[in-house]
Amino acid sequence: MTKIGIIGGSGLYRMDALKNVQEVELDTPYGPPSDIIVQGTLGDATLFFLPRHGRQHLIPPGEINFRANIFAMKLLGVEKIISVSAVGSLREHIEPGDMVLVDQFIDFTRADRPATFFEKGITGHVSMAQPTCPCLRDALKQAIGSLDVTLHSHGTYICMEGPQFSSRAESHMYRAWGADVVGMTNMPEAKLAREAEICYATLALSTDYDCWKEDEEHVSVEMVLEIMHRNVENAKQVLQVLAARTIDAGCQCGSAAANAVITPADAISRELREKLFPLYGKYWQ
Ligand SMILES: CSC[C@H]1O[C@H](OP(=O)(O)O)[C@H](O)[C@@H]1O
Ligand SMILES: Nc1ncnc2[nH]cnc12
Repeated sequence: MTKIGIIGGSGLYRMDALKNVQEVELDTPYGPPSDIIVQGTLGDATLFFLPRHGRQHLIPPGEINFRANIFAMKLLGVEKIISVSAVGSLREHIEPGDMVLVDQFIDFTRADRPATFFEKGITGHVSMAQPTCPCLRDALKQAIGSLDVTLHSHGTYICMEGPQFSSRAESHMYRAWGADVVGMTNMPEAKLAREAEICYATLALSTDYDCWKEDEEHVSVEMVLEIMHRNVENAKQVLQVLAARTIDAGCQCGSAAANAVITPADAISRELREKLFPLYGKYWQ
C-alpha cells in the first residue's frame, strides 16, 4: 500500500473519511511534530494526517517545527507528502475558491526557521530546481479533473514570513517577482521533504486576493476561513479520488540525496549517523 502523508493547513484539521484509524504519537531528534499523527486507510492507500498548525491551530507559521514534521513522516515510511495549503492569489485569473497545483517556490522567509538536516558535522546540497514531484502533481491533476473545481495546473508560491499579512507594496513586489500565490508555510517544508527524499506536492486553495487588488477587500483571517470552509470538502474529495489510484513512480525524489552529501561517510560522527540513519542510513550501509 502506498503511504501518503497529508499535511493539513488552515481549515483542514482532520480527515473523517479515514478507516482503521490509529493515533500515532511520535518523537524525533528534532522534537515532537505539530500534533498526533492520525493513521488510517483510504482507498488503496495508507494515509498519515498531520495538521501543521496543530488541531487547535496553536502553532503560528514561524513556530512550526518543520524538521520534526518531515522526520516523523519519514519514520512512518511515508513516500509522498501532499501539502494542503490556503493561499492568497496574486493573479486576477486565480479566483478565490480555485485550486492551484503549485510547481515552484520562492523562499522569502526571514526569521529563524531551521531549514536543513545537513548541519553540524555533515554538509549536503540537494537540488530544488524542480521542488515538487511531477508524478504526484500529475496524479493530483487527474483526481481534481473529476471534480467541478477550477484548477490551475501550474503556479509559483512565494512563502513570506508572516504572521502579519503583506503590505500592498509587498504584494505588488511578489507579483513583479513572478509569484502567483502567497502563503506562509510551504518553506522550508518543501526543502526538508526533498532532503528527506519524500515526494512533495502542494494542493493550494486560493482564498483571497491578498491586498494588491484595490477593487477587492484585503485579506483577513475571516475571509480565508470562510472560503476554506466552503472548499475544504473539495480538497478531501481530491484526496479520496487520489487514494484510489496508482501514482506513477517515475520520479527521482526517492534518491534526491544520493549525490548530495559532500562529507565522506567516515568523516561523519557515529552519533550524527545514528541521528540521521532514518534519512540516509541506506547510503551508509
Ligand atoms: C489563516 S490565514 C494565514 C495562514 O493560512 C495559511 O496556512 P496554511 O499554509 O497552513 O494553510 C498561510 O500560510 C498562513 O499560515
Ligand atoms: N493573502 C495571504 N497571505 C499569506 N497567507 C495566506 N493564506 C491565505 N491567504 C493568504
